[in-house]
Amino acid sequence: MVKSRPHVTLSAATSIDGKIATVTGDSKLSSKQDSVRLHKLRSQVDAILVGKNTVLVDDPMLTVRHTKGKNPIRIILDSKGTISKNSKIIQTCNKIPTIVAVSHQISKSNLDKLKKFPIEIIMVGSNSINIKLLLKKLSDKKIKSVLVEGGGTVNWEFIKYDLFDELIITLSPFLIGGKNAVSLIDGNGFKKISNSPNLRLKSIKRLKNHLVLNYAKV
Ligand SMILES: NC(=O)C1=CN([C@@H]2O[C@H](COP(=O)(O)OP(=O)(O)OC[C@H]3O[C@@H](n4cnc5c(N)ncnc54)[C@H](OP(=O)(O)O)[C@@H]3O)[C@@H](O)[C@H]2O)C=CC1
Ligand SMILES: Nc1nc(O)c(N)c(N[C@@H]2O[C@H](COP(=O)(O)O)[C@@H](O)[C@H]2O)n1
Repeated sequence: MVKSRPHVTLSAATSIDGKIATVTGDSKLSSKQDSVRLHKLRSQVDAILVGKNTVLVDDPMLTVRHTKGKNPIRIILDSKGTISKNSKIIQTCNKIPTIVAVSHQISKSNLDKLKKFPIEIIMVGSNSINIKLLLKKLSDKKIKSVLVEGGGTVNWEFIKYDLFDELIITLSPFLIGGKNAVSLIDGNGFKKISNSPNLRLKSIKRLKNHLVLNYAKV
């Protein structure tokens, strides 16, 4: 029987005050050692998923470079299909399998533009992307594990709909502050602590001044 969704791990590096980027979008919080750890983790999953803003601000590669190993499939949540053709993701999509998830609100012209690239387009959801349905479709494609690498808006969606299994956070030795700086979890947030998922601390790894915290959902 095909599982209804892949194993989902949320991953991020935060400052001590829970920010994942400064107000200007500077997000380099991991150390070299932590990046090697992250890339090992990337090499062990079938797919990495990020939101549109992360692509816009970071212009990431989402590949395995700091260790040997296979590149996972890259998945971008981009309801309106606005990803830039100059982004590294699109520039390298002929070499690294890439999925752009869009919703039915995408315009015909944006859809036609996307179709020119060697990417897979998955349309799920009427307004925003229906993550539950997307995960079901990924499962049907034999994608068994997904590493969600942010940002704060996407993290909230996975937590709000209880669509994750694990959380791996690097607590980095920085204080960022700023009401408008992106937090690990943005969106509306829960109203009560009792609404929060219960988490069990599985391990703590110290990498000099960084702490890697691994939680499993109970
Ligand atoms: N330190 C770290 O570990 C990390 C830091 N970052 C930082 O986070 C920041 C970006 O985070 P943030 O601004 O919150 O944006 P996100 O990267 O979370 O992207 C959010 C956007 O994704 C699109 N989207 C489509 N479908 C969904 C859905 N179902 N749920 C949620 N989003 C959806 C939406 O745009 P649309 O409606 O147009 O589709 C939405 O506005 C950057 O500054 C980046 O540097 C990011 C990752 C890790
Ligand atoms: N774990 C972690 N630590 C940080 O310090 C980060 N800034 C991130 N960001 C995530 O990794 C993406 C960059 O990937 P590439 O190096 O370009 O392959 C970035 O877009 C975030 O998703 N993560």
